[in-house]
Formats: sequence, C-alpha cells, structure tokens
Amino acid sequence: MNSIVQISNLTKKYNNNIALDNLNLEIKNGTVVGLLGPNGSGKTTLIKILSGLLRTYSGEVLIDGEAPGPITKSYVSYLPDRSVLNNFNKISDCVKFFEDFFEDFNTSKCKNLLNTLGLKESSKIKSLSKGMVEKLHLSLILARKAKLYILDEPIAGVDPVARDEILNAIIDNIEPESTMIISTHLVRDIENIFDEVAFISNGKIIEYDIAENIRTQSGISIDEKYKEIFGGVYND
Ligand SMILES: Nc1ncnc2c1ncn2[C@@H]1O[C@H](COP(=O)(O)OP(=O)(O)OP(=O)(O)O)[C@@H](O)[C@H]1O
Repeated sequence: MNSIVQISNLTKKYNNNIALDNLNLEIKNGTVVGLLGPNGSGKTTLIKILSGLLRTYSGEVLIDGEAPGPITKSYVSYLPDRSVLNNFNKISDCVKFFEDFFEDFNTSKCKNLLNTLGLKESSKIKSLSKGMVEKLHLSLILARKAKLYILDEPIAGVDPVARDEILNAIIDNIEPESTMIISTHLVRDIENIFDEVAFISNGKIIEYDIAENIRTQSGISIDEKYKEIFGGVYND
C-alpha cells in the first residue's frame, strides 16, 4: 500500500518558538487517521503545512509525491478558515463557489449532505449557529472527490446531537480509497472512526499506531490512552 503523506524531519519555527520539532510521519492510502494532541501541540501548524498554506519550514513534506502547493491543492480537500464562508450571503452561494472552484466538487453529493444535516440552501450564512457552520463546512469538504481530506477539529464547540450527525456524515461519506486526517482533542466522541492514531506533543509525533493495536495491547480505549499520555491537559 502506498503512502499518501510522507514527512521527514519537519521543523517549523515561529520566530524562536518551535511549533514542529523534527517531526516524522507516514500515512498510508485509504486510512482515517486521528491527529491527537492538546492545545499548542502543533496540530494546526502541521495541517497548515499539509494544506499548502504555510510554505516556510525545514524538512521534507510530500503528499502523493508532491510538496504542498498548487498541485496538491487540487487533491487535498481542506477549508483552512471557516470565516471564509462569511464572505457569502447564502449557503447556495457557497455551493456555487465550490462548484466553480474545484473540478472534483460533486454538487449533488453536497446537496444530499446538506439535506441529511438539516441545512437549507436558501439559509443566510449569518443566521447559522456554530454547529450549522460546522455542518456546512463538512458538506463542502466531503463533496469533493479528493485523495486526502483534512478535518481540523470538526466537532469542536458543537452540541452532542450535532456531533453525532457530523460523525455519521463523515462515516457515511468516507471513500475507501481516500485518506482522511482528523485533528481533535475530543477523542472519546470520535475515536471509533479512526483506523490509525498519531499522538502529537510539543511538535513531535510521540506515538503512531493502528487504533485497534492500541486497544488490544494496552487494554484501554484511545480516549483513555490520550488521558494517560497527556494527563490533565485533556479538555472536553
Ligand atoms: N502565528 C504564530 N506565531 C507564533 N507562534 C505560533 C503561531 N501559531 C502557532 N504558534 C505556536 O506554535 C505552537 C503550536 O501551535 P498550533 O496552533 O499548531 O497547535 P495546536 O495543536 O493546533 O493547538 P490548538 O489545539 O490550541 O489549536 C504553539 O506553541 C503556538 O503558540
């Protein structure tokens, strides 16, 4: 099985602050990977590099053999900043924009997702709650036919019912041949989705394993493992 993501000796500093510290990571095609770590561990920085948003770093990052940039953006589905959605008036305007912008965007899949998640295309973006914005964001991301999907904290700040709806939408729409990276510190609600998990701490991947291996070898859930590793920094 080929690797979609290959990262070697990746270091990213913001002035003197080391956000990623000689990080190594390899992710195989067709896996759903949980990127798990507390606040400030480097998740967003890593995701911004993978998405091509942060271009200055040392080390090597390859996505399907290419350094992050215009080429990889055509097969990596990620919306860096949800506030981008505020530039649009209605949900239908966002859908139209994605349709025009991404060749791999499947409009009917997006409309189905919006429908399943209880969103109306005629709704104004300004009228949406945080959970609804998250659902819109997810519908847009999942409606692309990408090689790599990156979901940054998809369930943060949404209520338990919306969380379940979002998780079900992710499960129902994962393409078997695609890879998905989901960053979160809300491990308990989402851990059943993961094939593999990467624990990130102080800018390094400190453990990477198949989720089931962790459960069988340590006899605890991924959530409990997270708490074991990060102790009191767990926040729900
Ligand atoms: N623009 C920036 N300027 C300076 N330091 C930054 C910047 N962005 C991130 N950092 C620092 O880099 C480190 C990693 O931050 P990052 O946002 O990647 O972590 P995170 O795991 O995504 O955290 P969170 O869960 O809080 O979003 C932190 O020490 C943070 O303070």
